[in-house]
Amino acid sequence: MNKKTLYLECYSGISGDMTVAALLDLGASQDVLMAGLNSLHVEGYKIKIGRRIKSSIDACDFDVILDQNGHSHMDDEHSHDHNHNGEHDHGHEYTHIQNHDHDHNHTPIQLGQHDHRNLYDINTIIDNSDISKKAKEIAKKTFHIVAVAEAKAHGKSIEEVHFHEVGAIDSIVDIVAAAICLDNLGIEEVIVSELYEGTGHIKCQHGILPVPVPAVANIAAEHHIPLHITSVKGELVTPTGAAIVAAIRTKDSLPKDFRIHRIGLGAGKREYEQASILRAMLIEDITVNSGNTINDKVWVLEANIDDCSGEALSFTMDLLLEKGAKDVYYTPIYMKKNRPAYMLGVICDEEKLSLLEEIIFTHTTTIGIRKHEDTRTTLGREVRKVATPYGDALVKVCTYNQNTFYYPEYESVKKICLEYNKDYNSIYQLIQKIALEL
Ligand SMILES: O=C([S-])c1cc(C(=O)S)c[n+]([C@@H]2O[C@H](COP(=O)(O)O)[C@@H](O)[C@H]2O)c1
Ligand code: NI
Repeated sequence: MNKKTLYLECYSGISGDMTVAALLDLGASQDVLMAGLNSLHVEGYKIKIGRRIKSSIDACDFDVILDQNGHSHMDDEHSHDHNHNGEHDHGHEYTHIQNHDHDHNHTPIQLGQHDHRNLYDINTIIDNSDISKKAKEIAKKTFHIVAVAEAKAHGKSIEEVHFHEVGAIDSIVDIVAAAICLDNLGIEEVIVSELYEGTGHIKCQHGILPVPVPAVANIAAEHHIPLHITSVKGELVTPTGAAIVAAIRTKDSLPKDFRIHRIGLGAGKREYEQASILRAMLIEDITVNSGNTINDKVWVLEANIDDCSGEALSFTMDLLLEKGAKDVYYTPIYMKKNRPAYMLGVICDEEKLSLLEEIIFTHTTTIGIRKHEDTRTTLGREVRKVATPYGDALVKVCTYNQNTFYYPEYESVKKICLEYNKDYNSIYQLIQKIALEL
């Protein structure tokens, strides 16, 4: 597989909670997320993860529910995705409410509407948590982007910016949760579509602001994020959503051809005419380069083995291939202490690594495996079925520059030879000739 690439399709805008929901739906671990959030030692909220139907589409819903003494900045002042006026689907039982269990060595932090914290305070909360180094980096970068945009909007320095709305509990949770999920999914590359934004005005703490709100406009300008203004009345892109995009985006455009490995849908909280959904996809670039080559990555496992029976080595090879290795090979080698031995080589995708390592350790005598990721160039190919006088046969068709090569599949040739008692070469050439004429 190529780099693990996330594509965020923001055709209904983006907010912090939509991002977290989409990443959870994509497979980020709820347990890792909850453990990470608990380690912030911020009190006064519960997390609800469930399903929500948006325009008949089932999506994941991530909600930060503030305790009575907490106060959501969105509850009573203005309307956007945090308003709880969307339709909940009680038909899908996937609701999880977790109370935060605090480690008593830490003093829980209570944040409410009237706490004014600056970037330094927020960074300290993040630094003192147990979330991964990468998640900390992403979360702090996102907050820094929000701070710069707010400072510009209000004519202050970033040290002077005090996070009230943006620093309240749900913003901390949304930003840190998005960072934890991204890291948990092992995302290496992020492509983001243009951000679809609404129009008109919204009411917030500052009064009535134009959409895009100043913080969003500043982030889009500073980070060259393309906006597309729709006729939707309201705010589709929040400062938190725009800041997450600015912090994680690594590429502007989608590859020409890609394969979708997984899809995650994150629900917005408002109802619009179009489905208020953030769609996240794990994709693989399968664009064919000039000359018709494809570049991708594979893992290579190697072990030098000098004390294992040929039977065990053969058994291991069969099992490795059966369990998804792309190729397995033995190379005769001459090892330390004058030992004739074999080097086992395995080529595989990243997701097969642990399974294949387990097979090698279980069925051979090796006590160590070398492994490295390698880049690969392959020719674009397709497998075609051709009709022969002896029945159908499969042929691999590869092209390189202007040349096309036809390679009959071994299993097809073998089948015909055995069934009709023919010699290998003549059947191979016959299938190749028929494919070429087609
Ligand atoms: O709290 C502040 S300073 C604030 C600034 C701005 C500016 O554009 S300046 C906008 N808002 C609005 O508050 C909510 C919360 O957004 P989140 O990103 O925290 O979800 C949203 O409607 C913003 O437009 C607040
Ligand atoms: Ni502001």
